[in-house]
Amino acid sequence: MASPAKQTDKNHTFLQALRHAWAGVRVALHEERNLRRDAVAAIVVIGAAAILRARWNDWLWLLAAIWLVIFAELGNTLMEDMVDFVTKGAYSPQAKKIKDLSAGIVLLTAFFAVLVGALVFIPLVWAYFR
Ligand SMILES: Nc1ncnc2c1ncn2[C@@H]1O[C@H](COP(=O)(O)OP(=O)(O)OP(=O)(O)O)[C@@H](O)[C@H]1O
Repeated sequence: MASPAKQTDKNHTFLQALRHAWAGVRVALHEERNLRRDAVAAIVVIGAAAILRARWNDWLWLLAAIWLVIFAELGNTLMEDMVDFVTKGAYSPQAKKIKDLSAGIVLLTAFFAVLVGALVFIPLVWAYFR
């Protein structure tokens, strides 16, 4: 078996797979400013929802939106890294198309999250200050 730092074969235990998956999340958090910004926004949204006593249904929509944004951001990072790995930084129209499409997914997901946030928080804020 290869040493852990240079492993190229399959994971042999669930724990090993988990360690590598968690390393992927950590490296994305370390390198991607957008992902850190999304994580902070998620904490603020969760705090606001708790203060405003969001209902069960609201929590489901908010958590789904948060998860989708983080998922899209991680996918975008994956696409960018794959494209950079293949092109080695050289210009390519296909590379541009892939990166722009990937960024488009993040954009649409962010629109969805904003819409969910507005639909959940406007009535909650209204009820809180009434
Ligand atoms: N190899 C390439 N060939 C052609 N166009 C490219 C290439 N690399 C990047 N681009 C163009 O530059 C844009 C930004 O590139 P990239 O996504 O790597 O930057 P970024 O600022 O790190 O993005 P993000 O803010 O999503 O992390 C892409 O959407 C694409 O239009």
